[in-house]
Amino acid sequence: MYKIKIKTKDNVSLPKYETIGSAGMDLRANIKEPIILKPGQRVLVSTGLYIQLPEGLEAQVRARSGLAVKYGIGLVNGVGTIDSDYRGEIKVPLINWGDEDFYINPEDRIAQMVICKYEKVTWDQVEFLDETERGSGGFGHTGV
Ligand SMILES: O=c1ccn([C@H]2C[C@H](O)[C@@H](COP(=O)(O)OP(=O)(O)OP(=O)(O)O)O2)c(=O)[nH]1
Repeated sequence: MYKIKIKTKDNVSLPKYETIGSAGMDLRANIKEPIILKPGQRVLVSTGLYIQLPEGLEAQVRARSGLAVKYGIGLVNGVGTIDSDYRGEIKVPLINWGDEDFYINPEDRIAQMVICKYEKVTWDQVEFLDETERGSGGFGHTGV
């Protein structure tokens, strides 16, 4: 298990269950006043969290399915990548795909973050790639 350094703004406390043996954690809005997100609007929300990942690990910021299904709230960038050399505050770019105003209140859980391993590779430029049965078929070429 990795031990990952995490720094918080003064007003942010980490619940214990989120810090021990965790695959990630919910991300909360570190805001003083509620934010109203109108349909179609987007906003970059602070979390008050800063992490130091060892090389080989990344953090992925993902939407919460409950907010997505109930209110149409998603991440503008699909999945956010927190690089291992990033030392800034983790922020969440939310978008309201729904058709009603959405209220973000201080400390609301707005997204979730998971820690993932990634591989380092070298790119080997070639003329041809190995053939496969699928070939270049994709994007639904096998039907519905
Ligand atoms: O949802 C996100 C996505 C990114 N970041 C931070 C951490 C990440 O390491 C940094 C840069 O993100 P990314 O590489 O996706 O941004 P970019 O648009 O490619 O900018 P850059 O040129 O800074 O890499 O921004 C967040 O806080 N939340």
